[in-house]
Amino acid sequence: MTPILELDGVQKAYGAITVADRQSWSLADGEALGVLGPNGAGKTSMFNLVTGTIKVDGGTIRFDGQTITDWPAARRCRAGIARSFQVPQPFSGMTLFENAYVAATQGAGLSGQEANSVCLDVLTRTGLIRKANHLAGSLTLLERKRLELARALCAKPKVLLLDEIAGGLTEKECHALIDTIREVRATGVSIVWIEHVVHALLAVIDRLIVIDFGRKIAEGDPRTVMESREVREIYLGIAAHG
Ligand SMILES: Nc1ncnc2c1ncn2[C@@H]1O[C@H](COP(=O)(O)OP(=O)(O)OP(=O)(O)O)[C@@H](O)[C@H]1O
Repeated sequence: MTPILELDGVQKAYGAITVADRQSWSLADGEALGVLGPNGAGKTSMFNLVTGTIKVDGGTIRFDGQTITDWPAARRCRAGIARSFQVPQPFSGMTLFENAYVAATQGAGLSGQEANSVCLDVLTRTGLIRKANHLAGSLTLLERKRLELARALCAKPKVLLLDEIAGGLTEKECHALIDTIREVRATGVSIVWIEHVVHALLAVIDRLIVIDFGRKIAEGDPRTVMESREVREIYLGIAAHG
């Protein structure tokens, strides 16, 4: 089956710091892929390369049957790639509905009643509808994370990129968010999820890749990858012998 998203030999460096080192991986349509790696490994940079906010030095990115390597960020978003940010970035002086509306109109290119319906549906699905008319600046951390997810969903993505959306939440909040992400996934949206909260990741993903120094060092079944020597040595910092 043709992947919905594919990176082929993607290269990016900032001076001496390589954030993507001939990175190649793909995401099948409907799949949920997890991404692990130590701080500074290049995970967020990889999302920036996929969404087009930074340009590759080399390699190719394909999405939904087209080569998008040179496409500007707005075109990629309109085509169906949306992301959440590690640090939530809502328009704090606007209501939740207005935040969602900006995403639906600017991200997905919707207007009028269609944009309204998408916003109401997404705010309901993400558990935010009761606060639709509250200012985004008044939200708790969990609600801000939910709004990040809602804004990405209002762009009607085929591929949803989640950047550490579970970080900083209590166990109970984390479980509630996992349920929401599972529901999103069940609607057919393909997901790439960068996360340090491993149990949250393992509750959702089909496959796991591990990145270190911009290089993919492991890939496969999540539990097998977690137990692999490379991951124990490089990600968890546990020396492997023999
Ligand atoms: N615009 C930039 N200019 C120079 N260096 C950068 C730039 N963006 C990122 N870096 C560096 O690239 C490396 C990878 O950063 P990146 O944010 O992609 O890592 P990460 O794996 O997402 O880390 P974390 O888990 O801490 O979020 C870091 O050393 C970072 O300081």
